[in-house]
Amino acid sequence: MSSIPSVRPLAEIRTEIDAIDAEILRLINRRAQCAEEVAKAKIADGEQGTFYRPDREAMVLRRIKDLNRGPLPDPTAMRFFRELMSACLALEKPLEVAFLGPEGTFSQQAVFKHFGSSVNTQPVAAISDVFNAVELDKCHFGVVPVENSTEGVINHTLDRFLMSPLRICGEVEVRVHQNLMGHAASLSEIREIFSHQQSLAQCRLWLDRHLPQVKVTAVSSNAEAARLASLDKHAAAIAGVAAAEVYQLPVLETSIEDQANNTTRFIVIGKQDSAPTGKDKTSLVFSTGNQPGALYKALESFAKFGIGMVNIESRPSRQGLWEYVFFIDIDGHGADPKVAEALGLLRANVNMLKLLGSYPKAVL
Ligand SMILES: O=C(O)C(=O)C[C@]1(C(=O)O)C=C[C@@H](O)C=C1
Repeated sequence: MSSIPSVRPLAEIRTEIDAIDAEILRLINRRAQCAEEVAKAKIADGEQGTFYRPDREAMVLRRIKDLNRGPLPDPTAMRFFRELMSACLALEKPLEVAFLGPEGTFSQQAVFKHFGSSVNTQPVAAISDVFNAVELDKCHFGVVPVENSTEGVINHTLDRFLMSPLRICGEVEVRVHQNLMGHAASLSEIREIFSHQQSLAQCRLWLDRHLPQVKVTAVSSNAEAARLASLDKHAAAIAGVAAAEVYQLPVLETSIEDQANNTTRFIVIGKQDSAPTGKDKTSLVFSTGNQPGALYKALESFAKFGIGMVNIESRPSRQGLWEYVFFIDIDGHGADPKVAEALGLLRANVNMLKLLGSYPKAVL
Protein backbone atom coordinates (compact mmCIF):
# COMPACT_ATOMS: atom_id res chain seq x y z
CA MET A 1 0.00 0.00 0.00
CA SER A 2 1.45 3.38 -0.94
CA SER A 3 1.48 5.90 1.92
CA ILE A 4 0.66 9.55 1.28
CA PRO A 5 3.69 11.69 2.29
CA SER A 6 2.93 14.02 5.19
CA VAL A 7 2.47 17.60 4.01
CA ARG A 8 2.36 20.74 6.17
CA PRO A 9 -1.03 22.41 6.50
CA LEU A 10 -1.80 24.83 3.62
CA ALA A 11 -2.04 27.86 5.95
CA GLU A 12 1.42 27.15 7.35
CA ILE A 13 3.00 26.88 3.85
CA ARG A 14 1.31 30.12 2.81
CA THR A 15 2.64 31.91 5.89
CA GLU A 16 6.14 30.87 4.82
CA ILE A 17 5.48 32.01 1.21
CA ASP A 18 4.34 35.42 2.53
CA ALA A 19 7.52 35.75 4.56
CA ILE A 20 9.68 34.73 1.56
CA ASP A 21 7.86 37.23 -0.71
CA ALA A 22 8.53 40.05 1.76
CA GLU A 23 12.22 39.07 1.84
CA ILE A 24 12.44 38.82 -1.97
CA LEU A 25 10.81 42.26 -2.30
CA ARG A 26 13.29 43.75 0.18
CA LEU A 27 16.19 42.16 -1.74
CA ILE A 28 15.07 43.20 -5.23
CA ASN A 29 14.65 46.77 -4.03
CA ARG A 30 18.11 46.61 -2.46
CA ARG A 31 19.37 45.43 -5.87
CA ALA A 32 17.52 48.29 -7.57
CA GLN A 33 19.25 50.75 -5.22
CA CYS A 34 22.61 49.23 -6.26
CA ALA A 35 21.67 49.83 -9.91
CA GLU A 36 20.91 53.49 -9.10
CA GLU A 37 24.32 53.71 -7.47
CA VAL A 38 25.92 52.08 -10.54
CA ALA A 39 24.32 54.81 -12.67
CA LYS A 40 25.92 57.52 -10.50
CA ALA A 41 29.28 55.72 -10.67
CA LYS A 42 29.05 55.60 -14.48
CA ILE A 43 28.23 59.32 -14.64
CA ALA A 44 31.17 60.05 -12.31
CA ASP A 45 33.40 58.04 -14.70
CA GLY A 46 32.12 60.14 -17.62
CA GLU A 47 30.21 57.20 -19.16
CA GLN A 48 26.75 58.77 -19.52
CA GLY A 49 26.05 57.08 -22.83
CA THR A 50 26.67 53.50 -21.75
CA PHE A 51 24.21 52.52 -19.05
CA TYR A 52 23.29 49.34 -20.93
CA ARG A 53 26.09 46.75 -20.68
CA PRO A 54 25.38 43.64 -22.78
CA ASP A 55 28.59 41.98 -21.59
CA ARG A 56 27.70 42.37 -17.90
CA GLU A 57 24.12 41.21 -18.53
CA ALA A 58 25.33 38.06 -20.31
CA MET A 59 27.67 37.29 -17.43
CA VAL A 60 24.93 37.83 -14.80
CA LEU A 61 22.60 35.45 -16.66
CA ARG A 62 25.29 32.80 -17.22
CA ARG A 63 26.15 32.95 -13.49
CA ILE A 64 22.49 32.47 -12.54
CA LYS A 65 22.41 29.39 -14.77
CA ASP A 66 25.53 28.00 -13.05
CA LEU A 67 24.18 28.74 -9.56
CA ASN A 68 20.68 27.38 -10.17
CA ARG A 69 19.96 24.15 -8.27
CA GLY A 70 16.18 24.01 -9.07
CA PRO A 71 13.44 23.02 -8.84
CA LEU A 72 12.98 25.99 -11.21
CA PRO A 73 14.41 25.09 -14.66
CA ASP A 74 17.44 27.18 -15.79
CA PRO A 75 15.53 29.09 -18.51
CA THR A 76 12.86 30.11 -15.98
CA ALA A 77 15.43 31.27 -13.43
CA MET A 78 17.26 33.23 -16.14
CA ARG A 79 14.02 34.86 -17.34
CA PHE A 80 13.33 36.14 -13.81
CA PHE A 81 16.75 37.75 -13.68
CA ARG A 82 16.35 39.03 -17.23
CA GLU A 83 13.26 40.93 -16.03
CA LEU A 84 14.97 42.10 -12.86
CA MET A 85 17.92 43.58 -14.77
CA SER A 86 15.54 45.15 -17.26
CA ALA A 87 13.72 46.92 -14.42
CA CYS A 88 17.02 47.96 -12.79
CA LEU A 89 18.31 49.38 -16.09
CA ALA A 90 15.04 51.30 -16.55
CA LEU A 91 15.79 53.02 -13.22
CA GLU A 92 19.25 53.97 -14.50
CA LYS A 93 18.02 55.02 -17.93
CA PRO A 94 14.87 53.98 -19.82
CA LEU A 95 15.95 52.55 -23.19
CA GLU A 96 14.21 53.19 -26.51
CA VAL A 97 14.58 50.24 -28.90
CA ALA A 98 13.51 50.35 -32.57
CA PHE A 99 12.19 47.22 -34.29
CA LEU A 100 10.46 46.21 -37.52
CA GLY A 101 6.82 46.87 -36.63
CA PRO A 102 3.96 46.99 -36.22
CA GLU A 103 3.24 45.71 -32.70
CA GLY A 104 3.13 41.93 -32.46
CA THR A 105 5.94 40.99 -34.89
CA PHE A 106 8.61 38.41 -34.11
CA SER A 107 11.06 41.34 -34.03
CA GLN A 108 9.18 42.83 -31.06
CA GLN A 109 9.30 39.41 -29.39
CA ALA A 110 13.08 39.43 -29.93
CA VAL A 111 13.37 42.90 -28.31
CA PHE A 112 11.56 41.75 -25.16
CA LYS A 113 13.46 38.47 -25.01
CA HIS A 114 16.78 40.30 -25.18
CA PHE A 115 16.10 43.47 -23.16
CA GLY A 116 13.22 42.34 -20.89
CA SER A 117 9.87 44.11 -20.77
CA SER A 118 10.95 47.39 -19.15
CA VAL A 119 12.28 48.85 -22.43
CA ASN A 120 10.21 51.17 -24.61
CA THR A 121 9.76 49.68 -28.07
CA GLN A 122 9.41 51.85 -31.16
CA PRO A 123 7.92 50.16 -34.24
CA VAL A 124 9.25 51.35 -37.62
CA ALA A 125 8.16 50.45 -41.14
CA ALA A 126 11.29 48.81 -42.62
CA ILE A 127 14.61 47.23 -41.64
CA SER A 128 16.41 50.27 -43.03
CA ASP A 129 14.34 52.52 -40.73
CA VAL A 130 15.59 50.56 -37.71
CA PHE A 131 19.14 51.55 -38.74
CA ASN A 132 18.00 55.15 -39.39
CA ALA A 133 16.38 55.45 -35.95
CA VAL A 134 19.62 54.46 -34.21
CA GLU A 135 21.96 56.36 -36.56
CA LEU A 136 19.92 59.57 -36.01
CA ASP A 137 19.77 59.04 -32.20
CA LYS A 138 15.99 58.64 -32.19
CA CYS A 139 16.49 55.31 -30.40
CA HIS A 140 19.35 53.94 -28.30
CA PHE A 141 19.35 50.51 -29.97
CA GLY A 142 17.65 48.60 -32.75
CA VAL A 143 16.87 44.92 -33.27
CA VAL A 144 16.91 43.49 -36.81
CA PRO A 145 16.53 39.93 -38.16
CA VAL A 146 19.70 38.60 -39.76
CA GLU A 147 19.03 34.94 -40.62
CA ASN A 148 16.37 32.27 -40.44
CA SER A 149 17.15 28.57 -40.05
CA THR A 150 14.70 27.62 -42.85
CA GLU A 151 15.04 30.51 -45.27
CA GLY A 152 18.63 31.68 -44.72
CA VAL A 153 20.01 35.18 -44.65
CA ILE A 154 17.95 38.40 -44.51
CA ASN A 155 19.55 40.32 -47.37
CA HIS A 156 18.13 43.74 -46.41
CA THR A 157 19.95 43.64 -43.08
CA LEU A 158 23.34 42.66 -44.50
CA ASP A 159 23.13 45.17 -47.37
CA ARG A 160 22.15 48.02 -45.04
CA PHE A 161 25.14 47.23 -42.81
CA LEU A 162 27.50 48.05 -45.68
CA MET A 163 26.37 51.70 -45.49
CA SER A 164 26.10 52.00 -41.71
CA PRO A 165 28.53 53.07 -39.00
CA LEU A 166 26.54 51.09 -36.39
CA ARG A 167 27.98 48.23 -34.38
CA ILE A 168 26.52 44.87 -33.42
CA CYS A 169 26.34 44.64 -29.62
CA GLY A 170 24.25 41.53 -29.08
CA GLU A 171 22.33 38.66 -30.64
CA VAL A 172 19.09 36.91 -29.77
CA GLU A 173 17.35 33.86 -31.21
CA VAL A 174 13.58 33.47 -31.40
CA ARG A 175 11.89 30.14 -32.06
CA VAL A 176 9.37 31.05 -34.77
CA HIS A 177 5.99 29.33 -34.79
CA GLN A 178 3.75 30.27 -37.70
CA ASN A 179 -0.02 30.04 -37.35
CA LEU A 180 -2.92 30.33 -39.76
CA MET A 181 -5.49 32.80 -38.42
CA GLY A 182 -8.72 34.36 -39.64
CA HIS A 183 -12.48 34.51 -39.21
CA ALA A 184 -13.23 31.66 -41.67
CA ALA A 185 -15.26 28.81 -40.15
CA SER A 186 -13.12 26.22 -41.98
CA LEU A 187 -10.09 26.07 -44.30
CA SER A 188 -12.40 25.58 -47.31
CA GLU A 189 -13.82 29.11 -46.81
CA ILE A 190 -10.42 30.79 -47.23
CA ARG A 191 -9.90 32.55 -50.60
CA GLU A 192 -6.73 34.56 -49.90
CA ILE A 193 -3.78 34.29 -47.52
CA PHE A 194 -1.60 37.23 -46.49
CA SER A 195 1.83 37.06 -44.89
CA HIS A 196 5.39 38.38 -45.09
CA GLN A 197 7.37 36.61 -47.82
CA GLN A 198 9.75 35.06 -45.24
CA SER A 199 6.83 33.46 -43.39
CA LEU A 200 5.24 32.26 -46.63
CA ALA A 201 8.54 30.62 -47.54
CA GLN A 202 8.73 28.95 -44.11
CA CYS A 203 5.26 27.39 -44.66
CA ARG A 204 5.54 26.54 -48.37
CA LEU A 205 5.06 22.76 -48.00
CA TRP A 206 2.14 23.17 -45.59
CA LEU A 207 0.41 25.55 -48.01
CA ASP A 208 1.00 23.22 -50.98
CA ARG A 209 -0.47 20.32 -49.02
CA HIS A 210 -3.48 21.99 -47.38
CA LEU A 211 -4.44 25.05 -49.43
CA PRO A 212 -2.92 24.53 -52.90
CA GLN A 213 -5.59 26.55 -54.77
CA VAL A 214 -5.72 29.58 -52.49
CA LYS A 215 -4.30 32.93 -53.63
CA VAL A 216 -1.20 33.88 -51.61
CA THR A 217 -0.21 37.54 -51.24
CA ALA A 218 3.06 38.77 -49.72
CA VAL A 219 2.71 41.94 -47.58
CA SER A 220 5.14 44.11 -45.58
CA SER A 221 4.83 42.27 -42.24
CA ASN A 222 2.94 39.45 -40.55
CA ALA A 223 1.13 41.93 -38.35
CA GLU A 224 -0.06 43.81 -41.46
CA ALA A 225 -1.23 40.43 -42.82
CA ALA A 226 -3.23 39.87 -39.62
CA ARG A 227 -4.76 43.34 -39.95
CA LEU A 228 -5.84 42.63 -43.54
CA ALA A 229 -7.24 39.23 -42.53
CA SER A 230 -9.28 40.86 -39.77
CA LEU A 231 -11.17 42.87 -42.44
CA ASP A 232 -12.46 39.96 -44.54
CA LYS A 233 -13.86 36.64 -43.36
CA HIS A 234 -12.63 34.87 -46.50
CA ALA A 235 -9.06 36.01 -45.86
CA ALA A 236 -6.48 34.48 -43.52
CA ALA A 237 -3.01 35.45 -42.33
CA ILE A 238 0.10 33.51 -41.45
CA ALA A 239 1.69 35.12 -38.39
CA GLY A 240 2.77 34.64 -34.79
CA VAL A 241 0.24 34.36 -31.95
CA ALA A 242 1.03 37.91 -30.81
CA ALA A 243 -0.46 39.24 -34.07
CA ALA A 244 -3.59 37.09 -33.54
CA GLU A 245 -4.01 38.72 -30.13
CA VAL A 246 -3.51 42.26 -31.42
CA TYR A 247 -6.15 41.80 -34.18
CA GLN A 248 -8.38 39.39 -32.19
CA LEU A 249 -8.20 36.71 -34.86
CA PRO A 250 -9.11 33.10 -34.13
CA VAL A 251 -6.14 30.76 -34.72
CA LEU A 252 -7.22 28.09 -37.22
CA GLU A 253 -4.02 26.02 -37.35
CA THR A 254 -0.95 26.23 -35.10
CA SER A 255 2.75 25.62 -35.86
CA ILE A 256 2.41 25.23 -39.63
CA GLU A 257 6.10 25.98 -40.30
CA ASP A 258 7.76 23.28 -42.45
CA GLN A 259 10.86 22.89 -40.26
CA ALA A 260 10.35 21.77 -36.66
CA ASN A 261 13.20 23.99 -35.38
CA ASN A 262 12.36 27.12 -37.35
CA THR A 263 14.39 29.85 -35.60
CA THR A 264 15.25 33.44 -36.50
CA ARG A 265 18.45 35.07 -35.29
CA PHE A 266 18.28 38.80 -34.59
CA ILE A 267 21.10 41.23 -33.88
CA VAL A 268 21.15 44.27 -31.61
CA ILE A 269 22.60 47.35 -33.30
CA GLY A 270 23.87 50.42 -31.50
CA LYS A 271 26.74 52.85 -31.16
CA GLN A 272 28.70 51.13 -28.41
CA ASP A 273 31.08 48.19 -28.22
CA SER A 274 30.66 45.29 -25.84
CA ALA A 275 33.54 44.15 -23.58
CA PRO A 276 34.79 40.50 -23.71
CA THR A 277 32.85 37.90 -21.67
CA GLY A 278 34.76 34.72 -22.55
CA LYS A 279 31.91 33.46 -24.80
CA ASP A 280 31.69 35.96 -27.63
CA LYS A 281 31.28 36.24 -31.38
CA THR A 282 32.76 38.74 -33.81
CA SER A 283 31.02 39.76 -37.05
CA LEU A 284 32.88 41.35 -39.95
CA VAL A 285 32.62 42.03 -43.64
CA PHE A 286 35.45 41.99 -46.18
CA SER A 287 36.05 41.97 -49.90
CA THR A 288 38.83 40.35 -51.89
CA GLY A 289 39.95 40.80 -55.45
CA ASN A 290 38.89 38.26 -58.08
CA GLN A 291 42.33 36.60 -58.26
CA PRO A 292 42.44 32.79 -57.78
CA GLY A 293 42.69 31.70 -54.15
CA ALA A 294 41.83 35.17 -52.72
CA LEU A 295 39.00 33.93 -50.49
CA TYR A 296 41.00 30.86 -49.49
CA LYS A 297 43.89 33.11 -48.44
CA ALA A 298 41.58 35.38 -46.45
CA LEU A 299 39.99 32.49 -44.56
CA GLU A 300 43.40 30.97 -43.87
CA SER A 301 43.95 33.85 -41.41
CA PHE A 302 41.41 32.26 -39.07
CA ALA A 303 42.62 28.67 -39.54
CA LYS A 304 46.19 29.76 -38.75
CA PHE A 305 45.19 31.04 -35.30
CA GLY A 306 42.66 28.27 -34.55
CA ILE A 307 39.66 30.61 -34.77
CA GLY A 308 36.35 28.86 -35.53
CA MET A 309 34.14 30.31 -38.25
CA VAL A 310 30.44 30.21 -37.40
CA ASN A 311 28.90 31.60 -40.56
CA ILE A 312 29.77 32.96 -44.02
CA GLU A 313 27.53 34.74 -46.53
CA SER A 314 28.43 36.42 -49.79
CA ARG A 315 26.54 39.43 -51.15
CA PRO A 316 27.04 41.62 -54.23
CA SER A 317 29.24 44.57 -53.24
CA ARG A 318 26.94 46.99 -55.14
CA GLN A 319 30.07 48.73 -56.43
CA GLY A 320 31.26 46.74 -59.42
CA LEU A 321 29.59 44.11 -61.58
CA TRP A 322 30.18 40.58 -60.15
CA GLU A 323 32.10 41.90 -57.18
CA TYR A 324 31.22 40.39 -53.84
CA VAL A 325 31.66 41.06 -50.15
CA PHE A 326 31.75 38.32 -47.51
CA PHE A 327 29.99 38.56 -44.17
CA ILE A 328 31.61 36.32 -41.59
CA ASP A 329 30.94 35.46 -37.95
CA ILE A 330 33.84 34.02 -35.97
CA ASP A 331 34.22 32.66 -32.46
CA GLY A 332 35.79 35.03 -29.94
CA HIS A 333 36.10 38.76 -29.20
CA GLY A 334 38.21 41.23 -31.18
CA ALA A 335 40.15 41.97 -27.97
CA ASP A 336 41.16 38.27 -27.54
CA PRO A 337 44.86 38.11 -28.52
CA LYS A 338 44.42 35.26 -31.07
CA VAL A 339 41.39 36.92 -32.69
CA ALA A 340 43.29 40.24 -32.85
CA GLU A 341 46.25 38.52 -34.56
CA ALA A 342 43.96 36.71 -37.02
CA LEU A 343 42.21 39.98 -37.88
CA GLY A 344 45.59 41.68 -38.39
CA LEU A 345 46.59 38.98 -40.88
CA LEU A 346 43.18 39.13 -42.58
CA ARG A 347 43.50 42.91 -43.01
CA ALA A 348 46.77 42.38 -44.88
CA ASN A 349 45.11 39.83 -47.22
CA VAL A 350 41.92 41.64 -48.28
CA ASN A 351 40.94 44.82 -50.13
CA MET A 352 38.46 46.04 -47.52
CA LEU A 353 37.75 44.93 -43.95
CA LYS A 354 35.05 46.34 -41.70
CA LEU A 355 34.54 45.02 -38.16
CA LEU A 356 30.84 45.03 -37.35
CA GLY A 357 31.26 44.24 -33.67
CA SER A 358 32.18 41.73 -30.98
CA TYR A 359 29.35 40.73 -28.65
CA PRO A 360 28.27 38.04 -26.15
CA LYS A 361 26.80 34.84 -27.63
CA ALA A 362 23.04 34.60 -27.10
CA VAL A 363 22.30 33.47 -23.53
CA LEU A 364 18.51 33.01 -23.37
O1 LIG B 1 26.42 46.48 -13.84
C1 LIG B 1 25.96 47.46 -14.45
O2 LIG B 1 26.66 48.14 -15.24
C2 LIG B 1 24.55 47.84 -14.29
O3 LIG B 1 24.16 48.83 -14.82
C3 LIG B 1 23.62 46.94 -13.53
C4 LIG B 1 22.82 46.02 -14.44
C5 LIG B 1 22.08 44.99 -13.54
O4 LIG B 1 20.92 45.21 -13.21
O5 LIG B 1 22.74 44.02 -13.13
C6 LIG B 1 21.82 46.81 -15.20
C7 LIG B 1 22.02 47.20 -16.48
C8 LIG B 1 23.22 46.85 -17.25
O6 LIG B 1 22.91 46.60 -18.58
C9 LIG B 1 23.95 45.72 -16.64
C10 LIG B 1 23.73 45.32 -15.37
